[in-house]
Amino acid sequence: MRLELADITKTHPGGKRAADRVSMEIGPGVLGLLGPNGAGKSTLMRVLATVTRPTSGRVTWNGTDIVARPAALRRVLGYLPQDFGVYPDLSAREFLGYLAAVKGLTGRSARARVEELMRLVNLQEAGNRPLGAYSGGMRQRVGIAQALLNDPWLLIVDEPTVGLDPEERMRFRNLLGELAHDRIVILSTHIVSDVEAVAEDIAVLADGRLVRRGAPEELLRAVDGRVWEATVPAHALAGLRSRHLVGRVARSAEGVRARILSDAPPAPDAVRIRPDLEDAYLHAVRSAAASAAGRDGGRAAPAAGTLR
Ligand SMILES: Nc1ncnc2c1ncn2[C@@H]1O[C@H](COP(=O)(O)OP(=O)(O)OP(=O)(O)O)[C@@H](O)[C@H]1O
Repeated sequence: MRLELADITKTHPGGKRAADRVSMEIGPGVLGLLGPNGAGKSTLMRVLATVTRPTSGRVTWNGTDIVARPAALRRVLGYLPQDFGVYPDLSAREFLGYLAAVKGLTGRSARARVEELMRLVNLQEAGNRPLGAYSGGMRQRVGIAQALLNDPWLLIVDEPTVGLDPEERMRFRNLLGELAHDRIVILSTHIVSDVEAVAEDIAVLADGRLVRRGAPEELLRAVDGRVWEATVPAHALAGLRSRHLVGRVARSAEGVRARILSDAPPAPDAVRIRPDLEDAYLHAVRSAAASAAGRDGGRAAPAAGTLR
């Protein structure tokens, strides 16, 4: 199982280059595709799901060019798009039965597969209720079930945890982790904790470009020794942000405790701390923006930061 992207560029009508020469090789397991809103995640997912064609570049599935021959991938593909919609009056069983028929599964084997998936996503009990009455998390589970109807080798899920409560989110991530044992799962999100829990492989996209790729430990290494913590009075936070790249902040009785990315101590009482993946992600995105601004002659000025 191997999915390869070579120099994928997608320019939307109107000129927006949402994917900019993206190249990567993807094997079994969970690939977490992380990027801020508008980074081009959905565009890239749609190219991989053969919903849209790249402007240039090649995508191959086990050596077959899927831009020229999309059917080779579609047979083994499961896709949960970001804007997944359901028919509110159908029950989950009816809806999945209908989609099974669309995918060519009928009769007893279709019914058996639908029941198997209802069990997998834990919807057996609610399966006869209309989808319009489902919570966001339940609807996403139906979305995953429909993506698994054909037992795909490649499962693509685009921002699946948006709108889920913390418990639903955790359950959903665990399910994706289990599914990745013997297939490729590509999970796109802008929420670091979504990928932290399940992805052994992370790709960071920013402004259409692949700016980092590697195991979580590799991403963490890039910020090793460069993350600090300091507590400042609440009114000093804006000043700190103007001088440094500030990550997560937390209120405390003494003021605001802030994580700061900087090569040198950002404040006299700052303490060096162990980086986490959110620090590494912030660093990847901001340093990409800074070098893009450099290429741009400073026109697209980056947010403040002391990192190069
Ligand atoms: N069909 C389209 N026509 C024109 N521009 C588009 C189209 N689809 C996406 N874009 C633009 O391409 C860029 C990347 O969008 P995309 O949806 O791929 O990003 P994303 O990382 O998935 O972000 P989000 O999480 O907000 O969906 C954005 O600037 C977006 O406005």
